Parts: sequence; C-alpha cells; structure tokens
Amino acid sequence: MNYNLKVRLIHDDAHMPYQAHEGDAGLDLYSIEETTIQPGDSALISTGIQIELPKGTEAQVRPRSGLALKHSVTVLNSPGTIDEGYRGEIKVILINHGKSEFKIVKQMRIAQMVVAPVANVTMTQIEELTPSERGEGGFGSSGKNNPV
Ligand SMILES: O=c1ccn([C@H]2C[C@H](O)[C@@H](COP(=O)(O)OP(=O)(O)OP(=O)(O)O)O2)c(=O)[nH]1
Ligand SMILES: [Mg+2]
Repeated sequence: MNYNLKVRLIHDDAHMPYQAHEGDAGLDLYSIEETTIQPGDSALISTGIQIELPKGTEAQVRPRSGLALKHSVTVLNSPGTIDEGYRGEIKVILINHGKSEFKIVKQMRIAQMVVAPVANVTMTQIEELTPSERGEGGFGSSGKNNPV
C-alpha cells in the first residue's frame, strides 16, 4: 500500500516525522518541548505538527522501544489513535515508569507514528450471535492443560 501523508509544521522547532530507513513502519515524532517527567508521572508533549491522513486510514502513536528499554518511558495510551479527520496538533502522552526523572529536550524523538488502513464499519443491532467453535471461552480458556 502506498500512502501520501500531508504534514504541516506549526512551530519553528517542529520537524517532519522521521523515517530512519526506507520502508520503516514507524515515523518518529519529535518533541518541541523541554520538560521533565518525574517517576510515576505522565506528560502531554507537543510535536508541533498537524497531519492530513489519506482517506480510510488512521495513525497510531506508539512507544519507541529504545526509550522503553533504557528509561522505562512509554506512551500511556498506546497505541494512541489519530482519527482521519483530526486536524489538531499531534500530541504524545508519555509516562515514566522508571525510577529516575526523565528529561525531554527539544528535537528528541519521543514516539513513533504508524499509518494504517481502517475498515469502514457499519453497525447492526441483533438479538442472537451466530454460534462459533470458540464460543464464550477466553482469558486463557485454551490453556487448561498448559502452564500458560
Ligand atoms: O495520542 C494521541 C491520541 C489522540 N490524539 C488526537 C487525535 C485524535 O483523533 C484525537 C482524539 O483522540 P481519542 O479519540 O483517542 O480521544 P477521546 O478521549 O476519545 O477524545 P474525542 O472525544 O475527541 O474523540 O486526539 C493525539 O494527538 N494523540
Ligand atoms: Mg475518541
């Protein structure tokens, strides 16, 4: 699938999302803010960009594994959902699960955005569901004779 993502920079310090390698799914988002997140706290970080998604797509805001591994910092609402029609600034909710404070500086890549197709869904209210092999079993129901 080939998509063209339109990006508007709305701040002097804003950057175009960064694709480290051709074909990478994740487009890194930069902070335009300087702030410190204390252990256990979260913060809403501005990226200084607005996007216009291709029709029939969404963008997901996901954590960067490097920040998670080295600093225990992740995206609180992961994956954040950017709706196709959203025209506001993209913001990132970060949470610090670590034991030390985490300093965010301008130009830091704080999260990554993945553009993905969205099914067009209509809804019908019904009284009975069609039976299935799984039925209502869930939450580990298939692992009765296994440790996990
Ligand atoms: O990490 C995120 C998540 C959302 N958004 C923006 C884009 C999205 O389209 C809008 C609404 O997000 P969501 O639907 O997750 O939030 P809500 O609490 O349901 O708010 P709303 O009632 O505005 O839909 O906020 C971001 O910038 N970053
Ligand atoms: Mg919503």
